[in-house]
Parts: sequence; structure tokens; C-alpha cells
Amino acid sequence: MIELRGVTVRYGSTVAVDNVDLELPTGAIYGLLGRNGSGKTSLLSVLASYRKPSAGTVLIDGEAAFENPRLMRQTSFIRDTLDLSGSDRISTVFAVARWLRPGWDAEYAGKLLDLFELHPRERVGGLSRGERSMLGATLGLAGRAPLTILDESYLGMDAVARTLFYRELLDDYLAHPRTIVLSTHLIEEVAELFERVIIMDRGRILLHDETDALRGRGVTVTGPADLVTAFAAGHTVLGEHSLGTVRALTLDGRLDPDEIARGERDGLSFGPLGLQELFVHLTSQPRPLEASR
Ligand SMILES: Nc1ncnc2c1ncn2[C@@H]1O[C@H](COP(=O)(O)OP(=O)(O)OP(=O)(O)O)[C@@H](O)[C@H]1O
Repeated sequence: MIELRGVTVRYGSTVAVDNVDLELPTGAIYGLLGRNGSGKTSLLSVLASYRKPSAGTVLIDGEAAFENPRLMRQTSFIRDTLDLSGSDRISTVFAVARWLRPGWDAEYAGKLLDLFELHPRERVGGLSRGERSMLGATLGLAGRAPLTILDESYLGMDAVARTLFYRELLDDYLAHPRTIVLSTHLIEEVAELFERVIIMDRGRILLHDETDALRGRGVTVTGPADLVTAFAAGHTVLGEHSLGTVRALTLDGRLDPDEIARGERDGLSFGPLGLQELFVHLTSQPRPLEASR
């Protein structure tokens, strides 16, 4: 179990992570979603022990993680910046990874390089943005760290490379179960990978749930405005659209099938809400002035 207790990250007067409590059972793929500046990288830096929180602690199986060499060897944090020297060859980066990561699988790393059409003699500085992302993905996957954190590390990849990466991630995770945390803006594209989703907003955890539970959460009701309005009474409305006399409301929560059947008899139509739409509805409330930048 990974536990965050009262974790706060401040940069001067900016509170990037605000007193977060989170319990993450190990052995799952987590998707961390949040708008720009919501605190994802700050939270992940603390989770990876790259940064000491301004307050609070991270415990892994009950042990404090920060400056704990044993736990740090079991944690891999891949950022899009990669933090590697441009003059190093990929082969040198792999040699360091082998030394750092007890679970490093050199054969698998080679297979991923072939898949991404990279060569061990290439220097990091000569790689394109997408190729750097591919190298990051290779380091993250072949490292087999019990806690692997990928912070938007595959953003530079094109659609083909991303698809290869998702397939490898899932296959390798099934063969070697571990805890993987992915932060992303490409929600629908990676939603199939996540077993659990964490949504951050303004430094806080807005929601943490199983992906399947979230898929059933949220419904769009469309029909004549007066009927839709009457149907929505007692529900939390996340969003609305109107066109002439037709109104569409997005409702939070799971609807009772009998209630849906009654609505359909009255001429209303119902549609599910995708994870991305749910995310947009939940995080698109106007920001208070003091939180705007
Ligand atoms: N080194 C820093 N110094 C000062 N403020 C910072 C620093 N790093 C982050 N911040 C601020 O902390 C807040 C959270 O930033 P963070 O990078 O954690 O968000 P994020 O969710 O990862 O954003 P994005 O999706 O845009 O990458 C933002 O307001 C950001 O400006």
C-alpha cells in the first residue's frame, strides 16, 4: 500500500499540492488526470521521493519513502524532460539503468529499442522529441520498478509509437504486475489502460475511483426543455446545452434503470458520459480569483 498523508507542496506562496491524503493499493495501473497546473507533477515528484513535501509524508508499505535508498531503487520516475546528459549514448544510459534498477531487463530494453527503431549507439542529444519519449518509455518499462511513474513521458510520440507503447505497457504489466502511475492529458486514448483514476484539481484530489465505476457515472439527458428540467430535479447537474426548445443536461451519478425507462417513455433520450467528458465537467468550474495565475 502506498499512502500519502497530509502531503503539501508549496513554492513560495503557491500551494501546488494541498494537504492530500491518498491510499493507493499496489499492483494496479493508475491514471492521474488534472488540468494544467493542477499539481500532478508536484504530487508525482513527492511520490517518487524526488522532492521533500513541504508538509506530510509518503509511506510505502508503512515505511517513509523520502531519502530511503532501498525504496528509491524500487521507484522509477520518468519525466518528459528525461534528465539525461545529451552527450551520453543510449548504451551508456542502459548501463546506468542496469546498475540502478535491480529489476532491469536488458533483453526487453533491446526489444523495445528495436520496436521504436532506436539504436544503442545514438546519443541522447541527437534524438528528436518523440525519440526521447520512446527512450523514456523504454527506461520506464524495462526498469520493471515496483513503483513506475510516467509523467506525461510519452507526449512527444506520434500516434503509432503511442499505440506500440500502450500495448507494451499492458503486456509487460500483465507479465510483471507492479504499480504504474501515468499522468496524462490524452484521457480517452489511455483510459482503457487504467484500473483506477485519480483526478486532481487545484492541488486537491477531486476524485479517486475504479475506472469502471467512473464509466457508469454521468449521463446526458436530452429532450424537450420542460421535461428534461423536470427529470433533472433532485440530481446534480454537471453541465447543460440548449438549442431552441431542446435541452441537454449532464447529470452526475448513476441513474436507476427504471427511472431511465420512464424517461424514455416520456420521449427523453439518454447517453453515457465518456471519461474525458466527465473530467471536463468535473474540473471546468471557474477558478476563484486567488487561484488564477
Ligand atoms: N518550481 C516551481 N516554482 C514555482 N512554482 C511552481 C514550480 N513548479 C510548479 N509550480 C506551480 O505549481 C502549480 C502546480 O504545478 P505542476 O507542475 O505540479 O502542475 P501539473 O498539473 O503537472 O501541470 P501541467 O499539466 O501543466 O504539467 C502551478 O501553479 C505551477 O505554476
